[in-house]
Amino acid sequence: MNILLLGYGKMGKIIGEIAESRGHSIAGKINIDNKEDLQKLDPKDVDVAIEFSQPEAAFENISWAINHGVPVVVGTTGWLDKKSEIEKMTLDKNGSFFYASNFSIGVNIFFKVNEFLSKLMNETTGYGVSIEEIHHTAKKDAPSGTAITLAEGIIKNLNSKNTWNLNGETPSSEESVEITSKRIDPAPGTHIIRYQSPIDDLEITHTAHSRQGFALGAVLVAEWIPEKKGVLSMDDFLSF
Ligand SMILES: NC(=O)c1ccc[n+]([C@@H]2O[C@H](COP(=O)([O-])OP(=O)(O)OC[C@H]3O[C@@H](n4cnc5c(N)ncnc54)[C@H](O)[C@@H]3O)[C@@H](O)[C@H]2O)c1
Ligand SMILES: O=C(O)C1=N[C@H](C(=O)O)CCC1
Repeated sequence: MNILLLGYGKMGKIIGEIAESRGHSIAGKINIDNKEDLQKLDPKDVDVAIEFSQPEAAFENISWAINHGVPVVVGTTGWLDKKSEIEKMTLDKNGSFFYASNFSIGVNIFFKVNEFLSKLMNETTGYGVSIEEIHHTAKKDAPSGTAITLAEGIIKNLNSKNTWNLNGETPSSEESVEITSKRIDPAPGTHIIRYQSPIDDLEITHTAHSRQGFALGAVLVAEWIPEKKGVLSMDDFLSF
């Protein structure tokens, strides 16, 4: 396949290496300093675009792909206020748009464990729940997209919670899941869910040791997406 890399930073480079090692060609590498090149590209030369750029750039890049009939796999976080607009555009144009806050298979298992655990916690009282995420200091957004997905998983399943808050900011209330974001190098991504009570604590953790798992997941989805249409997610891709 010919894969266009929208964003060629830490993630784009690893994705490019993995894609080439799996026999794919790179149709283009778009970064902040050559972003005009995107308008010169012939979309017919692109089978799929993989978008790992920056929160401010994601909407324009994804729109380009959808408007030119190119399936797009998106890992950029911190732009979700515009996601519903992209979803509408996808449906209007009969396009293919895939977003995941985290492409690692391990994290997607962790998402399911988080949902199961929060369901179980309805059976008892006295526990507070919180999320801690730790990433490298170059990360532009907080909380991480993964922490937001984890909070949404808790809110969906734990009857006592209906919102989340970051680092003690409002809305902080009994109904809110507290998220703490820490920026410490070189952390590629650590997420901890804690249920704490005066009697005992329960804790589950996912620790990424490198960016390899995120990048491989994105390439696997790019190999899968060409046959698919619509607004897609890890629930469509994974069989669990
Ligand atoms: N979903 C996941 O599994 C996952 C995993 C890791 C990182 N991420 C996210 O992916 C994004 C990129 O992460 P990174 O570590 O590679 O960041 P990075 O800062 O290393 O790279 C981002 C790149 O985007 C480029 N860029 C800026 N404006 C652009 C534009 N208009 N068009 C194209 N490229 C542009 C920059 O030049 C830079 O090279 C972040 O939002 C991060 O949170 C997601
Ligand atoms: O390095 C990053 O930035 C990461 N971003 C994603 C997030 O915000 O959850 C996934 C983990 C790494």
